[in-house]
This record gives sequence, structure tokens and C-alpha cells, in this order.
Amino acid sequence: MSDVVKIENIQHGYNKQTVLKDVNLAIPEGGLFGLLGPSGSGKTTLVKIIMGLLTPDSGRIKIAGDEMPSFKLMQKIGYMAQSDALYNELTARENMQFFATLYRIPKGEQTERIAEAAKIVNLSDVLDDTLETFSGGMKRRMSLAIALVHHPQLLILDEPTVGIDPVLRASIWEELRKVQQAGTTIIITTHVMDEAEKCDSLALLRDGYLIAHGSPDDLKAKSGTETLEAAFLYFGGAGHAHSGHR
Ligand SMILES: Nc1ncnc2c1ncn2[C@@H]1O[C@H](COP(=O)(O)OP(=O)(O)OP(=O)(O)O)[C@@H](O)[C@H]1O
Repeated sequence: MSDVVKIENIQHGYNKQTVLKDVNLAIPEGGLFGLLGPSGSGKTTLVKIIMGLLTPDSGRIKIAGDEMPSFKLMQKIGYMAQSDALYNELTARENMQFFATLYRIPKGEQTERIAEAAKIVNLSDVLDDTLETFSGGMKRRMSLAIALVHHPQLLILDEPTVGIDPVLRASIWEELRKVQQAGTTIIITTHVMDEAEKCDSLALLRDGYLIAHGSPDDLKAKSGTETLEAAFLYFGGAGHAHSGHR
């Protein structure tokens, strides 16, 4: 399996604080890849760099062999930010039309694409309601549908299930699996261990360092631990030499 994202020697800071410190990572095509790390560890910064929304201080990002940022590549990426960027006074359909047009989906194809994305996130019945009538969970699903409407090759989700109840979380994960099975590579950020368990492979970030990566089972085996939480503590812990950066 080839790598769809290659991250080479990424370093990035805000003001004088360095928040990503020489991050190297290859993300295989077709998988569900998790970036796991506590709040402030640099996950959002890294996904914004992957997306081309932020230019790193140094290092390179390649997606499907081409260097980011690239407008051509941005059209192949779906991104769901932590907070919903939606138009409350418009209907679900109008919100999706707006983004479908931005992504240059021909008018003739929009109706079908919108219906398809709404079906994946279970919003087909409320497509013509304004978002003012939507719950928080419905808005999150709306954001996911928007990230899917242009059939991205790569889908990047920044903590998509924060603030979402367990039942809805489970249904979002089911939807993500369907999208992945249809051929999309998914990158998800999370600080929730049970979500990390569901990923095919994981990168662990702590204080801007990539401290380990592998499948959840690999990480537990390599650290001799039984839970991802314990593995995280092992790799990030004092006395364990991670990449010799400290
Ligand atoms: N625009 C910015 N200006 C200054 N500092 C920033 C900016 N964005 C992020 N930071 C800082 O960079 C560090 C990493 O932030 P980042 O949002 O990437 O972490 P995160 O792992 O995504 O956290 P969370 O899980 O809380 O979203 C934090 O210390 C944060 O305060």
C-alpha cells in the first residue's frame, strides 16, 4: 500500500513557542489514521499544515506525490474543523450547495451529490430545514456531509466527535467506516483513547514531538502494555528515549 501523505521534517511555531518539533510521518492510503495527543500537543496545527491552511516554518508535505500547498490538491481533500463553519439562516441543502459550488461541482451533479452525502450522515429528511432548527450533533453531521460532498480522496477530521453523545458518536464512526470502505483515506485527530483504538494506525503526539506510531496493537505490544493509555504514558514517559530529541 502506498503512502498518500508524507510529512518530512516539519517544524512550526507561533511567536516564540515551537509547537511541532521535527515531525516525520507517512500515512498509508486507504486507512483510518489517528493523530492522538492531549490538548495543546499540536494536532490541529499539524492537520492545518497537511491541509495547506498553514505554511510550516520548515519541512515539506507531499500528498499523493505533489507538494502542498496546491490548489489542485485542496480539491481532493475534505476538511472538518473543530468548530462548525455553517450558515444558520440557510437550509442544509443550501449550505451544501454553497460548498459544492466552491469545490466546483457542476450544477447538474450537485443534487445527486448532496443527496448522497446527506444519506451517509442521516440528514436526508431535514435537507430543506434551516440550521437554526438543528441540534449541535446535527450540525456536526452537517459539517461531515459538507466535507464529503466533493468525494475527497483524503478526509481530515479535527476532533469530529467532541461534544457528541455516545450514540451519535457510534453512528459517526459507522459512517466513517463506510466512507473509508468506499476508498477514502481518513485522518482523524482525537484525545479519546477508545476512539484511537478504532483507528487502523496511530501517531502519538506529545508536546509537539511524534513519540510513536503504529497500529493500536503494535503500540501496546512494543510498550508491553495492555491499554493505549498505558502505551502513551510509556512512550511519552521519563526514561524512554524517543527519537533523541530531548
Ligand atoms: N494561532 C495561534 N497563535 C498562537 N498560539 C497558537 C495558535 N494556535 C495554536 N497555538 C498554540 O500551539 C499549541 C498547539 O495547539 P494545537 O491547537 O495545534 O493543539 P491540539 O493538540 O490540536 O489541541 P486541542 O486538542 O486542544 O485542539 C498550543 O499551545 C496552542 O496554544
